[in-house]
This record gives sequence, structure tokens and C-alpha cells, in this order.
Amino acid sequence: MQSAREFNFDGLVGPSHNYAGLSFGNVASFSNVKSASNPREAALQGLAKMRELAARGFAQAVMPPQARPNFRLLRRIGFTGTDAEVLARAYRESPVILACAYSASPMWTANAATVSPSADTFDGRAHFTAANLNNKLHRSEEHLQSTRTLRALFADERHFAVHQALPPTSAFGDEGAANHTRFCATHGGKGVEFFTYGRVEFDPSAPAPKKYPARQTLEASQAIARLHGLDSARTVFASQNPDVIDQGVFHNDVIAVGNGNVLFYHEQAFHDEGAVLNALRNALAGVETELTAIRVASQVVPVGDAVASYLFNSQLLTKPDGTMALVIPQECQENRAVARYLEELVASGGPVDELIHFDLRQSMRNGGGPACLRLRVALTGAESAAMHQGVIMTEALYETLVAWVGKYYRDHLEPKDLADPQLALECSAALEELSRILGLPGLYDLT
Ligand SMILES: N=C(N)NCCC[C@H](NC(=O)CCC(=O)O)C(=O)O
Repeated sequence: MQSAREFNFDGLVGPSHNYAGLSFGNVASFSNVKSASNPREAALQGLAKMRELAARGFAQAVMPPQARPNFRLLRRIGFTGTDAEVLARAYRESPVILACAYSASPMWTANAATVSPSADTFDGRAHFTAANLNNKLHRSEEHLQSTRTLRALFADERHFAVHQALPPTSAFGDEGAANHTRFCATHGGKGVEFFTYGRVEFDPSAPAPKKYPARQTLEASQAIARLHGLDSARTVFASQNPDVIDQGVFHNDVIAVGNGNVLFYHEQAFHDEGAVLNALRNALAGVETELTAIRVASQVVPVGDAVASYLFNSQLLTKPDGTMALVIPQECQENRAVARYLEELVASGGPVDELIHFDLRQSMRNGGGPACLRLRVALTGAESAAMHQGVIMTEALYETLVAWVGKYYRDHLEPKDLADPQLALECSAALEELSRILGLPGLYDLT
């Protein structure tokens, strides 16, 4: 068995970060619609998290933002003319579609792809499938750039396979790693891949939410397991609890997180909690690992508090000494039930003995916590040497990116600002420089 480390690829927030209320079913996105955003602060908050985790010795990398506005989308739906004319007409006729074309949503890289480390796959390569995100217009074209970015970062086909997104139809609704967790004894050893879904396209009698959309289907999860060549004995599929989707749990990573042999979850997360635990225990027995389940009861933390604080949208990270730290948003400290629970958790003598909290308010107001902002990629030594090195977070890269943000980002964006042609020019100048900073000259197809 080869040893491996888990890299967290955090999304760098793009210069057009704004609040447009585009995600029906995501409570924060809906409640902050049309409020003013601060893209500069958003990017700096994300960078501060990356810097701190890198400084603590965790393997940390950065995933670049995507080109905005998405002129390709706007032109394809009939907004023609010069760039300035396209923006003016879109703003006049459909400001919400203009907001979709401007969304900085690729910052939530947990939704960029599903990743299976090489220890789990049939051909011993790390496999990635870009997520089609076809439930929401503003996210439905991210996969084009995500595939391009992943192929630029993981170009060596001896080590990596990057699959294009699944067909963009509701049967294959796929939201990437937000509904996927891997359990293992060590990152380099064989693991159990755990897929959660909210709906089954071809079984109308299967559980499904009534009020909000289920973004992930069983069919999509199964397709990814097939593409990645996973062993069925070490793959578990589980239905989310549709009632919690209807309370704002639009991705499973809003109600559960896993790392190593630990599943940290709310008792209402799954449709059939007992069956999920049994399936995970059985599959883990095959890799000689015992599941540690940390279950949070509704009496202690009601679902509403979990959604408001993003307690479970935390990163559970294994420290060099083998204990785990929970990376939480500061909203967890501000919620009484959650803060009390967390005090008890770290004092309990269990695997989690440290809390690391961050101010991620700008992202949180769109429903994106610490776990949304990162894509986990477990890599062996040879694989991490083969990936593009320019995105690995170092103190020097941090300083460079802070200066870059200071040069290009606004500190105030309101809906009316999206009509300003100057903003589009600022965004494209910023990305042009960023691709030079990261050493990825062909990263963007700006034609
Ligand atoms: N849980 C995970 N992994 N990711 C969070 C994604 C948040 C994102 N919000 C948004 O896209 C809001 C955009 C707006 O309303 O302006 C979404 O709903 O897809």
C-alpha cells in the first residue's frame, strides 16, 4: 500500500461574488437575495482559511475561479451585439439571467466533481467526474470549465482520469462531492465510497422531497461508481431523508460529514439510519476498519439549528497525531445549542479534540460553509508530484493572491452593478493575471 495525503482544493472566490437568490431550496441564498456583497472580503476570507490550514501542515491547494460573465450562455439565449450591448439588454430584459451568468458559484468546489482516489479504482488511477449541476441554471455550465481546470491540474494520464460531466438531464442530476464521502483507515489504503442521493428518477415510489428539489439522483451516483470502476463491495448508496431536504438540506454535506473511519451526522440525515450504518459497517469490515459514528440527536441540535449554523458543513481533518480537528464557520459559535454541543464534543474523549473556526460570512450568506468551499483529493506521493504544482498553497502564493485581490476586486456589488460593462472588463483582466500567477496559461478559453 502506498501512503497518501488528502489535499483540500479550496475555491478562490471570483470577483463577481454577489447575492442573487438563485438557489431555491438553499435557505441562505433565498434570504439574502439582492443584498450587497463584498467580493474582496469574500476572497480574503477564503484565502485566510487556506493559509491557516496550510500553515498547520494540512495539504492545501487552490482551485481558480471561472470566467464571468458567461457570455457564451447569454449569447446562446439570444442576447446579441457587443459585450456591452449583451450586458445592457440582459439587464433590461432579464436581470436574474444576467445574475446567473455572473454567479461566482464555482467557489463551492465540493460541487466541482466527485473524486475517487487511486486505491479505490479499477485501473489504479485517481478518477474525477465533473458535476453537471443541472438543477440550477447558474451552475449548469460550471462543468465545462471544471473539466478543463481538472485536466490542467491533473494532466498526467498515467495517474489521473478526468471524465466529462454526466448527461445534463434530470435523471442524472449530479452535485459532485457534496453528496459523496470516503471512509478508510488511511488515505492510501482501500476505502469505502459512500454516495447519498435525494431522488430516484426511475422509481416514483422511492422517497423524495415535496417542497424543495432533490439535486442528486441515485442514477447519477451509480454512473459515477461505474465510471470510476469502484468495487461494489466497497461502495454504499444511501437515500437522504427527504424531510430534511425540505428543511433546507440541499446537499448531504449540510447534515453529515465523514473522514477516516468517522461519520459525524445528524440523526435525521438519512432515510433509513440503521440501514446506512449497517451497510457502512459491513463494507468497512472488508478493509479491516471499524466505523465510529458520532450521532447528533434532534433534541440536542434541531435540524433548523444545524442548517442555520452549518455545523455539519465542517471539514473533519486528521491531524499528524491521528486525532481530528473540526473546521467550523463562526456561525457555530453564535448558535447556543450548537456551541454547547461542540464544547461537549471536544471534551468527550472521542476522535475530535479541536475546533478551528473561520469567518466565512460572505460565502455563508449564499449557503456555502467550510466544506462547500473545498474539494478533497487524496493523492499518493507520486500523484501529488505529478499534479500541477502552481496551485499548492504556500505563504508566498497567499501573499501574491492577497495583492491580486486588492488590485482587482471591488468591495461592494449590488444587482445594478452587474449592468456595468466595466465590471466585465475587471473580471477578465483579473483572470488573465491569475492564470499567469498560477502558471496555467491556457486555463481559460476566453474566445
Ligand atoms: N453544500 C455545498 N457543497 N455547496 C454549497 C453551494 C451553495 C450554492 N449557492 C448558490 O449558488 C447561491 C447563489 C446565489 O443565490 O447568488 C448552491 O446552492 O449550489
